Amino acid sequence: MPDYIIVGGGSAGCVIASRLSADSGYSVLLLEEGPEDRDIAIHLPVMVYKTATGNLLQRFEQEPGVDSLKATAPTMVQARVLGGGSSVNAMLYIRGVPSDYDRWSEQGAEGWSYKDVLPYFLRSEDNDTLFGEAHAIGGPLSVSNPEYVSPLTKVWLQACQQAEIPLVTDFNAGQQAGSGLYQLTLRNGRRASAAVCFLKPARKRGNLEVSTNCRVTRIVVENNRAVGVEYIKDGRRATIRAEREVILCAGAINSPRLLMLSGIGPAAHLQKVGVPVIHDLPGVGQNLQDHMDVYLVYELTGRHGYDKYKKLRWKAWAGLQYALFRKGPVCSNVIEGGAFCRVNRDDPLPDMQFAFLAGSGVEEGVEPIDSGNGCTLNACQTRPRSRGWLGLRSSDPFDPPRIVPNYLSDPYDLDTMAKGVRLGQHIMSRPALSSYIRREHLPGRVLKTDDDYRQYVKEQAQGALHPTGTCRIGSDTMAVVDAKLRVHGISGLRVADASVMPNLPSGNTNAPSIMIGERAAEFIRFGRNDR
Ligand SMILES: Cc1cc2nc3c(=O)[nH]c(=O)nc-3n(C[C@H](O)[C@H](O)[C@H](O)COP(=O)(O)OP(=O)(O)OC[C@H]3O[C@@H](n4cnc5c(N)ncnc54)[C@H](O)[C@@H]3O)c2cc1C
Repeated sequence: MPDYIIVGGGSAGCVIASRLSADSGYSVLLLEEGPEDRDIAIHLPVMVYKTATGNLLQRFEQEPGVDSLKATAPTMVQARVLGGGSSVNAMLYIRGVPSDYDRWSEQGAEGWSYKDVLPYFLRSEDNDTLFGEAHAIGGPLSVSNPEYVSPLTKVWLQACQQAEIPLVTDFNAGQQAGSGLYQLTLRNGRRASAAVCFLKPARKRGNLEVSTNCRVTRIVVENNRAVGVEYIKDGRRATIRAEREVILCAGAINSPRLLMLSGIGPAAHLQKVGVPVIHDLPGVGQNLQDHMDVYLVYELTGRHGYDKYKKLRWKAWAGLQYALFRKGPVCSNVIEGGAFCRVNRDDPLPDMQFAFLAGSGVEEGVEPIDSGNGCTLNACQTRPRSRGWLGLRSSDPFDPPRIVPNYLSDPYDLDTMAKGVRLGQHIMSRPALSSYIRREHLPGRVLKTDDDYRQYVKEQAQGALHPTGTCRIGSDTMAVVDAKLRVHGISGLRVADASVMPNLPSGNTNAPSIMIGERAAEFIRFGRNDR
């Protein structure tokens, strides 16, 4: 019987498995629903266009918001592979701003202020360029400047400066405002996922077992204590018990789903769908938050970006550079440059994140330019106010969950996104880009009034795949875990992944999820006598 069972080998789960198994006196079992991370597309950065759209993902239909104008049902996409989101994502390394974490702490996540979490970002980090109060070297997680930058990204950064968005070198030192190259989780032309950086070196240890293609269907609870899990592997259903703890790291959709399938959640909802209630915990599945992206797509005047590599001869040339020297466009994550700006005067912090892609059709739901060569600008509100929820349809673990994100339900979010589109168009129309851009493909029609812009956002915006908050930390009645990530009312059970974040951080969510993994491992190791 293992001491610890970790459910989900994603960004946080891999960190916890690695840190706990470093202590040879304890055995760790990691159960991951997806396959091993053997697909070559995971490891070659430029193939993010495949990992972010292909079969390493699970897709859940979402219920549209009241006002949505989208023709197709919106979809929530989550990774299903060892490494989780860190194996499929665009590799942007962003932590948010100090006040994100100070706000967590003010709202009841005691011990999660910026000063408390910074040491755990540093513990993971091996930065190839930056060092100082906000950066470290020597940790397991490779964080690097882009190893290949498209000439078009450099021009885009000039356009930002022409739009009076100054160039900065570090989005993670507390002040985000400005434009610049993103730092990325990659090194030597390879993706630096949590599976590669944390789990792989630990797998040599005799006290760590990793089981992939293994889907957990329920947590086994006896006398209000989690004692093990039920799972399905190779078509066979089995139960395994844990000596000490079960740690849920299945992500912001699947962790609350598993709690509810196990009878831990809002009692009335569980009764309605036929799950026997073990512990009434009304906050499970509530407080769902996600960023939204709205896309501006442009047709280029020539082969200035990555779309040309869709042609065989260019692909072969890029492949050769990579094979011989581990250099060239294969080392690019495509989203090399970005910016953080303020679009609302009343917000003292940047409230809009831009990500520039020197290509088109890279992300799921965004069509490439028909004629061949395009580029894309994503605009994303950093701190949306809209909140949604998720629940079960039935007690069957194979029934997809109900996901109601309520995107843009707060008018402030819609207005902010609309302002982001305006600012994005302003950047894209700066002189630096004029000889590179033939025409605007999206929006592709004249938008004049604020209503026109809002309408465009309603038609085009989609979830940025950063779901969080559905098992949030706190001590109030709607909190799901305490400040040490222990599920309220159930012993031997923690949740440690993006679901515990009380509020979305101002940016992408992989680095914060890894930080949560670091903290969880520490709580577990130092709390061993608390049982
Ligand atoms: C396409 C895409 C692009 C993104 N781009 C970026 C980016 O560039 N930068 C960034 O910072 N963030 C990005 N993100 C978000 C970021 O990667 C995630 O927020 C982060 O990985 C979440 O970590 P997690 O540990 O909470 O969950 P995950 O990493 O999603 O891990 C959950 C794991 O649990 C497994 N699992 C689920 N259910 C079960 C079950 N029942 N039994 C067993 N295992 C189970 C899953 O297969 C998965 O491996 C992106 C996400 C996606 C999907």
